[in-house]
Amino acid sequence: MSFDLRFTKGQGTGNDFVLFSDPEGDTELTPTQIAAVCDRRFGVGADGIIRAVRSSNLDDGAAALAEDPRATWFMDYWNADGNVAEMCGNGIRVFTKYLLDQGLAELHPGESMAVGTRAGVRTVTRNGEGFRADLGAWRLAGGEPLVRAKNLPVARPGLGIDVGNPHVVVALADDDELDGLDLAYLPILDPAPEAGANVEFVVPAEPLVEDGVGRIRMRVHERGSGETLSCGTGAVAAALAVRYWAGAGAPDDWRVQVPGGVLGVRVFQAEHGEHVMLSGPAELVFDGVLSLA
Ligand SMILES: N[C@@H](CCC[C@H](N)C(=O)O)C(=O)O
Repeated sequence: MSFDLRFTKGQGTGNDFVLFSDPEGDTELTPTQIAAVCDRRFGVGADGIIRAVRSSNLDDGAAALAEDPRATWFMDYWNADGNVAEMCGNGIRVFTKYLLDQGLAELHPGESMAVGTRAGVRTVTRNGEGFRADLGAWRLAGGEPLVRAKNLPVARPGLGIDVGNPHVVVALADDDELDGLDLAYLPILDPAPEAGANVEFVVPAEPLVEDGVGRIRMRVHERGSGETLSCGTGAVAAALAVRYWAGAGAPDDWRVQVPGGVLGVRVFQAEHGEHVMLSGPAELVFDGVLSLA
């Protein structure tokens, strides 16, 4: 039996998503259907799928509501390969824009919106034309695996960082090395984290800090999606790694250039410790209807 799926295509710095609304939580797509929708030749094409579900209608949503009763909507995120992910930094801005566009939520200037995710509740506020999301606390995690990638002459040490989902950040020597990588091939991590990882390759700009803002370039191979034009949580992990390597006196504000645009990262003191904020654009591109088997 087939059914029609009404969707909206959205993107943030070129990280693109298929979004659909399922308030009651009765349209869970199978991994095969997700991979088919995300296929760039046979489907709509996207780096991931985001289902908007009322938190009260999902098990993970109940945890979100317990954490913050304002989190009435849950961002149910799936990678293009049909596997679930805990968090998506570009996705949460596009998700917010989608809820507003569909009339499912309101967000007045100066207010914030709480969104349920598998990594916990995250709050989003308007930021000029785009949005900024408080991605909460971060931590060093996943050790320092050796990373091999196609066209990288020798393995390099990476730094494991968890921002709700897993990342490994690798510093490269210069722009030529970054541009020469072939990220169509999966980078190999040794040891390999059990749950996999998104792998970010970074190069500092010259100078690294300008007007108090740290500046880096980044490319990413996303777990479950391959090379993408941007990864929001990846940009956060990359800025945190370079800030960590730079040591005392490193800035709290970072500008991360990715192939699809520029993202802002800010480390700040929140009520219960250090948090990290991600800012950037969010756009809805088109609506469509897909017949799914
Ligand atoms: N593109 C996202 C991250 C999406 C999930 C990631 N691929 C994972 O598996 O953790 C972002 O903008 O953060």
